[in-house]
Amino acid sequence: MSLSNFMLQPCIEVGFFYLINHGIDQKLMDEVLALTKRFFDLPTEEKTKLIFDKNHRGYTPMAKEILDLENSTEEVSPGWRTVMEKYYFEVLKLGHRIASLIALSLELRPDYFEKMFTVPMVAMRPLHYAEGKFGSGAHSDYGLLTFLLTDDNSGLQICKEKDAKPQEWLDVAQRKGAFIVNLEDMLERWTNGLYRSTLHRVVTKGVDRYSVSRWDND
Ligand SMILES: O=C(O)CCC(=O)C(=O)O
Ligand SMILES: [Fe+2]
Repeated sequence: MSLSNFMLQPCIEVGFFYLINHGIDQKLMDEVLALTKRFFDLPTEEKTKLIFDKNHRGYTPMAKEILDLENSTEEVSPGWRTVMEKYYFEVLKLGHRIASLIALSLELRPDYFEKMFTVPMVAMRPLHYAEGKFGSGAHSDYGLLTFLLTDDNSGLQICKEKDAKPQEWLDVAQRKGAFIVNLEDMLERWTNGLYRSTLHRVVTKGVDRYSVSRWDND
């Protein structure tokens, strides 16, 4: 079975899949998570120097928006820009490859979605869920694809049938080295609901948890 056929079932049934053998170095993934943790461990006044700007880029104290790759954070977190930018561009490349597999799985040309990427809007979000305090409420993501890198702590849950009563929430186990990829609302619309953008949330489990999500909101 070809890789693109292999993707069909998870895309239709759940909208989430693990991505392994993706070619991104484990060392780089580990560095990204370590820098994320190091950043969030900084005193609040250091992080507040990078408070989010009008484009919602920068540090957000309470679970709102994103950290900025444009504003250098080199002085507060050594190696930040080099590692994060490398990671950003590698995952960007991966995003194009997965988008072309998705096109193939829909029996479209592999470059079918490329014309939609002329003005990409991509957000990379290092996230910190604090012990016993903050999770993320139920939501689906609104763009195209998310690539999620998490530390060893689980917490992500998905709900395959959002209208079911009661809702059933399934834990998504973390797999070392794998990305958790999920399809977003725009892709659900582009496929007339064939592919799923699944409701998900993060529950806190009494430990700090760090993850880095990267959205293609093209
Ligand atoms: O941190 C996670 O496991 C999920 C993050 C997420 O849902 C998001 O960034 O949209
Ligand atoms: Fe999400």
